[in-house]
Amino acid sequence: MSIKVEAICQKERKNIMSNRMNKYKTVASITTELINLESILKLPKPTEAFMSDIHGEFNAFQHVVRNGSGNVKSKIRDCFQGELTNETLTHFAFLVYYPSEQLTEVTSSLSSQELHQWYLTNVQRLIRLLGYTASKYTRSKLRKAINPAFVYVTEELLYSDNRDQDKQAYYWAIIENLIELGQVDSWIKMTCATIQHLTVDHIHIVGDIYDRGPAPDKIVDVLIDRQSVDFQWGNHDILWLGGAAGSAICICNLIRICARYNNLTILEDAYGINLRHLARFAERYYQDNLAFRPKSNSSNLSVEEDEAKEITKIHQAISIIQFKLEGAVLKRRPEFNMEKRLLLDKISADRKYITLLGHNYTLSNTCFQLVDVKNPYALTDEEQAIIDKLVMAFTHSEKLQRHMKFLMSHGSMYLRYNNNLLIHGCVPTDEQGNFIGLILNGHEYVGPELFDFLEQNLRDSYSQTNRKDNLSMDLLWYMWAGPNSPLFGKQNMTTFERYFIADKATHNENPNPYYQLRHNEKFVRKLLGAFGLDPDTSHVVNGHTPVKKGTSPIMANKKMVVIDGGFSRPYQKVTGIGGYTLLDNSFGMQLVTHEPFISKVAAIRDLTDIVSTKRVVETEEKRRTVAETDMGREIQVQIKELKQRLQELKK
Ligand SMILES: O=P(O)(O)OC[C@H]1O[C@](O)(COP(=O)(O)O)[C@@H](O)[C@@H]1O
Ligand SMILES: [Mn+2]
Repeated sequence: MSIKVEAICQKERKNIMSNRMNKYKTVASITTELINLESILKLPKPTEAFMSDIHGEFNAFQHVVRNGSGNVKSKIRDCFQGELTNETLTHFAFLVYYPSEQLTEVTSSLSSQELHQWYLTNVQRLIRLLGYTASKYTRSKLRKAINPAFVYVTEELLYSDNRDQDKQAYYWAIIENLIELGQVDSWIKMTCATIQHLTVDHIHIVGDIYDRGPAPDKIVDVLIDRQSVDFQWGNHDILWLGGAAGSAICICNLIRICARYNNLTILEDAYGINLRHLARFAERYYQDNLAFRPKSNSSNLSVEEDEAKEITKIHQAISIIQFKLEGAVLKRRPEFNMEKRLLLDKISADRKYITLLGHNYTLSNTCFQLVDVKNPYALTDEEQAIIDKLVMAFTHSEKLQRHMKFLMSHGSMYLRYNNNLLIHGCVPTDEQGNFIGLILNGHEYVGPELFDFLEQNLRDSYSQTNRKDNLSMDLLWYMWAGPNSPLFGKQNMTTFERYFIADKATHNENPNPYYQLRHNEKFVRKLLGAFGLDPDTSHVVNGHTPVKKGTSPIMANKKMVVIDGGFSRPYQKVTGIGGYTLLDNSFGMQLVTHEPFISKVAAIRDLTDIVSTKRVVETEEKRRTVAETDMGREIQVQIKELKQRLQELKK
């Protein structure tokens, strides 16, 4: 089995390690480093958080990230045992989550004397909490987590014991100076961010940041700021990566979804992609159509009637272009095995029926005025011009390119990390659990090799300058909607049927047998083994399929955890909750259930964490240390090398 693509974080770690190794050439320096590394191995394993299917729900996401999925409050409770009333504890926790908002509140509501006292109390508490959250890390790691402008002040406060009589005056003088020099607010904001970062050391996003919700761009901005992050791309993320790589089909699909969920502003305002031409064109050729009306989005802004009509027309225009472009790929790629998705040529000349597998279905909500009966997949000149402009805009949007570059550099099709296998969708199989995939040029890509192959093609199409309709580009769309795509995991994407055919039987997308098999421990063990992990100690973490109300997200004797709990609002009626975060820390694995997030204003007003329950997935018999992590294993290799070097020097 060849696993070609290792995640960026692992590569980065190795680079850092080997650069560091070159520094140790003397007995003294090697000895110091050996002591340092041996003691790092003994530290508790840092906390990882796993989230998936956030689908643009920035406010819910940032709330959970800021409160460390409830962990920040637990840390405060442990740090200040018995010292704070529940009310004070909650207020202090909200200062850590939302320092800017809390500072605005206190500066406007307290008298200057009260405010001074508030600063003295809270700076001191923050220092204690920072010290407590940092106790798991080396001093050097903590230093890197502190804003450079405040390293000196923070370290002086942290390491000078304010109970020591001699140091007391010094300690308080630093705080008084921070206040007097007008720096205390900045220091508080920085320290709260550091506490948040240290509480959850690493974030895994198991796919689907994009589509349906209003602010995926802001989620990416937060993650860029965190840096210690990885992504396993989801099918929706592929549309945006594909769009940035210049895939016209991906662009159509994502604009269609933005129109459907009333989110076109993401394109125009966040990414500076001008939709004027598309809007004017849609206005000329399309009318109102109930099936293409935008859904209300999560910010619950009701759309003005004129705007709703405009979006409805754009929605139809882009859908028709999408169906035409998809038809062209289906024809040139018989190896994708998707001929049954060729639908425009099955529409009757009077546009009233469609014939699918010998059945005639009535068409409703039709908008086929630009579909030529004789040549249904041909774009009109105007449609072609619009697509060309859109491709140009997507490939030249500075912010989109920056965001997608981050998703590329920190992302992969799957990830093996500290004994867990992270995959957004599935590993396609047949009914018997044999891996299936794509046959291209006589070679069948299945299992890990299918993932590696698709990833390589994504990277190729992303980096190539002459963007053509080549195989790599076509595979991007396959990753979104192909029957054996690990990211889609279903036989048919029935977008056309959902818009135009009332008979619900045609809407069935037929999930891959994997989704039944993943309940079975034997199958999951086989999967882990195939991806190079030890089935006895590892787990699979999946996203993509919302866990239905009354169904357990923990399957296969705890070997499989599905964490799509419905951050995406339209799916909360299916899941009955507001989302999950899986935490993996030195004590084991816990699944945190979140209540639906109403709004940031409501969360701050009602001081709610949106954490309802914590379910234990796995408890460790003895607290896990860095030695038992991937990083620990690399450190052990390094220790071995350093010891060898030391022996040679001593000879
Ligand atoms: O909920 P919508 O907007 O109708 O979209 C449904 C489509 O989304 C999909 O579920 C894919 O999106 P997910 O990855 O979020 O499941 C398709 O299978 C389906 O055709
Ligand atoms: Mn998905």
